[in-house]
Amino acid sequence: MAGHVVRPATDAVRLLVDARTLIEPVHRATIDELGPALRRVAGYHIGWWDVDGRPSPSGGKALRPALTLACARAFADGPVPPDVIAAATAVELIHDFSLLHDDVMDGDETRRHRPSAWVAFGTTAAILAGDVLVGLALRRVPPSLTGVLADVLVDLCEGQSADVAAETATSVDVEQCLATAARKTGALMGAACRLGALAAGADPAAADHCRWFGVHLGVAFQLVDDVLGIWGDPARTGKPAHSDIRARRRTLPVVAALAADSPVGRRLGRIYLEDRGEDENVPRIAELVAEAGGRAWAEAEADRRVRLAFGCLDRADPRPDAVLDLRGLARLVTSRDR
Ligand SMILES: CC(C)=CCC/C(C)=C/CC/C(C)=C/COP(=O)(O)OP(=O)(O)O
Repeated sequence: MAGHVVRPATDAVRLLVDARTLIEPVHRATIDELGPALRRVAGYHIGWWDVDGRPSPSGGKALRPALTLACARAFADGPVPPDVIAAATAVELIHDFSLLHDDVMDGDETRRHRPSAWVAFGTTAAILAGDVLVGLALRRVPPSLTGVLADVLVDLCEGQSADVAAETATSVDVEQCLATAARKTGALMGAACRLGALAAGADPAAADHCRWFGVHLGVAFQLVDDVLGIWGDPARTGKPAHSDIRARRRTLPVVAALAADSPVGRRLGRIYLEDRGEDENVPRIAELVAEAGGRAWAEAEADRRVRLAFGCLDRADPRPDAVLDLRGLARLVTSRDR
């Protein structure tokens, strides 16, 4: 992307590792507040142990806590204040909740390279574990910031509800899907950034610019996620190949391809919307989505969203070294393969 200084991705990868290391003691202590049954499910889902409770490290990328920490550094240098670590942990707990419930709703059987929690422990346990993580997040976040979590929970549920409705709608347009992505995925990244800024003492206007940085980044993230869901390597993504197409989900590249007023777009429409569940069509559908321009559009739109995110970040007037970190994290979002 021309005109922006961006640190190499390896620096951003280090930020993710550092974020995970920094929040881990608070994250673990928070999960330890649970009784044995929910603790077992939550720790399995997060990636600390296997179904039998034996240590088995795996887990997520810790992108959202990394955003909280970097946005905090944008306004305060020096040792990381405990409130910032608490906020970053709360954000990850909300993320963990959303994935637990999402897998139940979508019937997705694999998460983070392992059977999803509902497959391993049943739907009741997975739903309860998700619910209790919300409670723990509210318990962990500094009291002055609970309103930010309340707002993001509303957005997540509204976004998820719109996403579910789109699956059976007779027509869905690209703008509608982008708006859904902004709530379903963007809102939590926005909250991660806003919480970091506020916990570090930023004024509300600057924190709001950080929030919009995160929302745009979240939309870019969802676009890339949808691209990886079709063309990604299952060994890297931890999801079965073409699972979104197999389930005929209206992901962003698919919706853009279906909207293409071209013979390929119309042909795709006939197969996608009419031949439901024909597995032998799946690789051909992936090709048609690309031929109709769905992949190229999603990649270009992700880049555009990252540029919008950079504009919001500049308006927040952050400390320069944190800007490099946040730009590096943003770049990682569009260049990632998992
Ligand atoms: C209310 C409700 C159920 C909302 C669902 C919202 C939802 C699941 C949105 C999808 C967001 C997304 C692409 C997450 C993957 O994050 P990631 O790749 O960073 O995950 P990781 O932590 O495994 O790396």
